[in-house]
Amino acid sequence: MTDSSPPISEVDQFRARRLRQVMRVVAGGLLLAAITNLPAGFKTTSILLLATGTMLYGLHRLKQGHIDTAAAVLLWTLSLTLTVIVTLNTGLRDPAMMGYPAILIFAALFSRRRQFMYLFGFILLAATVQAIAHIYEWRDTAHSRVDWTNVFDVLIILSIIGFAVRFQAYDLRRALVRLEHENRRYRQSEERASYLAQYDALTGLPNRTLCEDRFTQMLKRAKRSDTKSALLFIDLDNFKTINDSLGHSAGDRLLVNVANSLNSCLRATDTACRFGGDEFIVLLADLHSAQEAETVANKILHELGKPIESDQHFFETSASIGIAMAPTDGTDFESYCRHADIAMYQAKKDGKNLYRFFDPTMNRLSEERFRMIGGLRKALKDDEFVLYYQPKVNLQTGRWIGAEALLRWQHPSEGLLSPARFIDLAEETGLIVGIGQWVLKQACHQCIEWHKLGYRNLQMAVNLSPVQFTRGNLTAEVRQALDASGLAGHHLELELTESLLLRDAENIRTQLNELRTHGISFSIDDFGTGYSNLGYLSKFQLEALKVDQSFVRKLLSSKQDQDITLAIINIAKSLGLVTVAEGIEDEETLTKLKSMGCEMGQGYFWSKPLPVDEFTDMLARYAEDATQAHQS
Ligand SMILES: Nc1nc2c(ncn2[C@@H]2O[C@H](COP(=O)(O)O[C@H]3[C@@H](O)[C@H](n4cnc5c(=O)[nH]c(N)nc54)O[C@@H]3COP(=O)(O)O)[C@@H](O)[C@H]2O)c(=O)[nH]1
Repeated sequence: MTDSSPPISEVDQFRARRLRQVMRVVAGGLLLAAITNLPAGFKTTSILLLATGTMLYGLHRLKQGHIDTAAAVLLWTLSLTLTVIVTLNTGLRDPAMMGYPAILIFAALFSRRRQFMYLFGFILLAATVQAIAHIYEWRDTAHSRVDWTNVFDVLIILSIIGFAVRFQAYDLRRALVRLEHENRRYRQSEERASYLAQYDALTGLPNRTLCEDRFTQMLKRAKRSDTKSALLFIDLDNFKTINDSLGHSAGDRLLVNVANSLNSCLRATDTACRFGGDEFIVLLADLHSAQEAETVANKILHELGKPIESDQHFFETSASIGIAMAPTDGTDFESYCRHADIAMYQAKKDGKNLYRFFDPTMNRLSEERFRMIGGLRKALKDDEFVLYYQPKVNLQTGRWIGAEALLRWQHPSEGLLSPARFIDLAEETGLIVGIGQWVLKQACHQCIEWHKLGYRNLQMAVNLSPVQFTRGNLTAEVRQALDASGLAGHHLELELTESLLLRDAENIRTQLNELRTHGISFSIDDFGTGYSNLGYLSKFQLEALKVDQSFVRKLLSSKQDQDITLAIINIAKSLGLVTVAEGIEDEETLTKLKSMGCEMGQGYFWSKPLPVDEFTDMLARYAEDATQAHQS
């Protein structure tokens, strides 16, 4: 007999509960039978009392958690008692024989398979022995004749009952096990859901919801104890670059690291929370002065500034922190967060890797941001954007082979704004998708206009933001722009950022391949300024690398920038790509670049970006000059 360890599963708990009820009823029944059998004789009563005692022992074992032992006690006690009573009474014809099917039902419900088979065998054997005792007249059979047909009938009935119940019980048990499994899974997902409702899955830090709750509690405690508290809004300075260039897993590791570093700077009464993305909030309780918050902010900046190792690479990060002090800098969680966020923006503006306390005058900065966002929406609706064009030149022949479309905002009150003033905000808010769509349409349309004027091979280059790949439906938008203007795809070049190709490479590659089927070409803008990863250059089919103007500008004065430029030209050559130098402003730089093997260029040397009419005039003048030069 194998004994189970104390019940664990729900199915076993259910079995134990039912077994206890059955054993109690059986024990009561046996006791009652012992009393009623007293007049019939002492022997039967003693047997029934002994069985009652054994049943109580079984109940005791069950209480200790030994379900299988208790089941065995129940079943064997009943089987043996019944067999003895049947033998003492009239044998096979005794009414007590009816107890065997009941025992088989109990066995099917409460015992394991092997136990059931033993018991079933024992009952068949007991019935057979009783039958033989009748047939061979080992006992007085005057009133009950039995032949082999009766014996087989009894055995068949017992077998049918036994197995039918066993199968039913087996199915029931399986259904219960499945149900229990489902229940467990449901409970686990419920627990996970309630965990995720309060904690961040990646870092394990309290999330925004729990943060708000803790903040509210902290304010109440501070009010009672007349102390100060602080809400620190922390934003990593270069998370996007690390995430884009080293991949999302490195980004995730960085966030976990930040979470650990924050916790290491805090006391038990303080809380570090993840607000979302690379934003964290720290709640400092029981402060006596703003200086204490300053000390913690310094500690955090120091801790986060330590280099982090990932896949045998070290990378460094830093953070900007905005601090809102309670009870002065807000009224509720929302306003404290907003004010700490504004202070954090100020820290970024002042050079990053800094902390700044909220100051009501900073509100103006945030209002300015809101005004800009509203202005950008209106600009798109009211057609306030314009495109300027800058020529792209073949350095060897001097021919103008194309134009780069550069966005400007004709602001109603502030005049012409450069993209540096609004592109970041447009990307942050996703407005760049609509703006980019407008740029594509406009640039394609303008290119075809110039083709119509006779500049048939002119190519148009358009800058794309990574956001257009992730938030918009870029391939459809480009197709629309080409279809609407009638421009052939091979006249369109899309300028991509380095960081784009380091993102979700597969998704980007699919979109680029789709665009390539229309004949569109691609170049990498500002090459050399990001995490220039040569791996992606061969992974994506590209046509050109644009050397960033920061290298070109110092080409003649800095040996290092000259070396970098030469390296980029050589990399491009070895990969079969064209090199375009940006920001050429003088003849010396042009000559140097030509001697280094750079094929194309752009810059003030030829022209600043111009509005469409001026660019068209320039094209005409350039064409005239070119014809005259050809004739002479
Ligand atoms: N997603 C989009 N981004 C765009 C779009 N239009 C522009 N931009 C991005 O803004 C960045 C700044 O553009 P801009 O102020 O127009 O500056 C360009 C040129 O004016 C400037 N340039 C060119 N030659 C010279 C030079 O000789 N000297 C000098 N000091 N500056 C020069 O360089 C910028 C060239 O841009 P790019 O070739 O793209 O690097 C710009 O970098 C774009 O990323 C847009 O429609 N969508």
